[in-house]
Amino acid sequence: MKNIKHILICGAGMMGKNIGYVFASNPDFQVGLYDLYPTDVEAGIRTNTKQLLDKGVITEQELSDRLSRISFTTDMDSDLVKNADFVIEAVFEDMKIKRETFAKLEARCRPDTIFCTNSSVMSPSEISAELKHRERFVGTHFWNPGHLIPLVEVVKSDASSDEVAQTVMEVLFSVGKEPVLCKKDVPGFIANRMQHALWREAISIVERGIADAATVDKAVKYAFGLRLPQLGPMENADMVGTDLTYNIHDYILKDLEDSHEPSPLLKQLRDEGKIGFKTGEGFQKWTPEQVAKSNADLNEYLIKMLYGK
Ligand SMILES: NC(=O)c1ccc[n+]([C@@H]2O[C@H](COP(=O)([O-])OP(=O)(O)OC[C@H]3O[C@@H](n4cnc5c(N)ncnc54)[C@H](O)[C@@H]3O)[C@@H](O)[C@H]2O)c1
Repeated sequence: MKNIKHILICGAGMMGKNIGYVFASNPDFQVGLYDLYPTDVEAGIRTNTKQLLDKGVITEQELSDRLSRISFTTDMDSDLVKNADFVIEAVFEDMKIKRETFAKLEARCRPDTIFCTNSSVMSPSEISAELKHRERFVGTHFWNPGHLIPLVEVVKSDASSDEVAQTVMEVLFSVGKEPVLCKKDVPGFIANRMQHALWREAISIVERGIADAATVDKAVKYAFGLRLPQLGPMENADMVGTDLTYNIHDYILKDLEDSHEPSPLLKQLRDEGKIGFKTGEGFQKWTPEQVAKSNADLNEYLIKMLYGK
């Protein structure tokens, strides 16, 4: 941790800019962003953090201070790359591009520079498979919006060292994140496995005609969704008792959705071009006003939950 000062974010898109903003919260860090294409990093960060500024979560001075610690380059041979102590890759979600990016980084960075990938779904073992120093590579899965959601899943590959994983956890903690260690490189890591187990059942409830989509969401929002930020499923199982949990599972699990394929309804919607907010219809119909409101309400809610503003 003490040797980490120069952070490099590779890929300055939506996630990269937000991750850069997060790292610049630590005054000990100098943050470089690298991208193939020129992009206005300051304008992007200012847009993404406007609500935080408007609500007084950060001041203009704090934002300017963070921005002053961030530099941008399109030059892979820049000192921002060569001097990096800690790299987070956030380029396109494409295995070939990610592997090529790390091969270029390995040719330019020190052998002990820590390498992290922000891939949402791709295996860190697979992304790092062709690197020489695989022990210094882990996944760091930030959640969108990256400047607000505290969780970062630190995912060990089949070759990551414990020491590197621990250092990455400490660095993330130092910039205000809540890192969790995923000890095995499995699809979906920790949180998406649970999230998509829930989505599979939710879609199945709609598909089986048990309830419509809006009702499914209401059942979540006004019941267990309310207590989830305070009470996770493992603590909840102990609270009600493992004996009761056993009895419930013994009765109900045989009826829950256990398909290993995406649902036919999901496929049908996709094939009909009903892909959700982007086309105005998915499981439900959406006007442009409803789409804008949903996006704005989410950030409002997160800021209230996290900062009380
Ligand atoms: N969008 C999300 O909700 C989300 C959440 C968590 C993780 N992620 C992951 O973060 C990564 C980035 O996602 P995003 O949503 O920011 O994408 P994005 O398209 O907004 O940004 C990707 C950036 O990478 C740049 N890029 C592409 N190829 C490059 C290369 N070879 N070298 C340097 N830069 C290159 C692009 O120019 C672009 O600016 C992906 O791996 C994605 O899975 C995304």
